[in-house]
Amino acid sequence: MDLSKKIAIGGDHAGFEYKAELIKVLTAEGYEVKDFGPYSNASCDYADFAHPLASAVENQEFRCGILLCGSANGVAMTANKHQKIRAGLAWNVEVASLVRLHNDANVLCIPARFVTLEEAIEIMNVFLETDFEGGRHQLRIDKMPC
Ligand SMILES: O=C(CO)[C@H](O)[C@H](O)[C@H](O)COP(=O)(O)O
Repeated sequence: MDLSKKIAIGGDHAGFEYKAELIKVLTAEGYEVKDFGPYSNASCDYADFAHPLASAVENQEFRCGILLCGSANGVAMTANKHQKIRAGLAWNVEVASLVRLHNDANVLCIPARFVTLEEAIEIMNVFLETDFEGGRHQLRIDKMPC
C-alpha cells in the first residue's frame, strides 16, 4: 500500500477507547492502520507503546503516527526521544493544523481526557489533511537537533 495511506496509532489506557474509535474512522477513510496498543484499558505505561510506534515512524514504515494518552504529554515526551520524530500535541483543530503547517509534525499527540471524541476525530482529520508550509519553518526545524 502507498505509504501515504499507512498510519500508526497507539497510546495508553487513558486513550484506549478513543484509539479504537479513531481506528474505525481511519479504516473507513481508506487508511491502513497498525495498532501499536495497548489492547485493553488496563492501566499501563505509555512508553511501552509510544517507543515502538515512534521507531516505526522514524524508520519510515508509516506516513505518520497518532498517540493518545490522558494529557498527551507522556506520549509526546516519549516519542520525542527519537531523533527523527517531531511529536506535537493538538487539543483543537487550529493547533492540529499549525503542528503540521509550521512544525511538520510526524506524530500527533491527542489529550484524550481533555477533548471529546468528536473533537479528537476532527483534530486527527485536520492533521492528516494539512501539508507542511516549509520556507522559514524548515530553517527552524533544521535547528531542532541538539
Ligand atoms: O502522561 C500522562 C500525564 O500527563 C498521561 O496523561 C497518562 O495517560 C496519565 O498519567 C495516566 O494517569 P493514570 O492516573 O495512571 O490513569
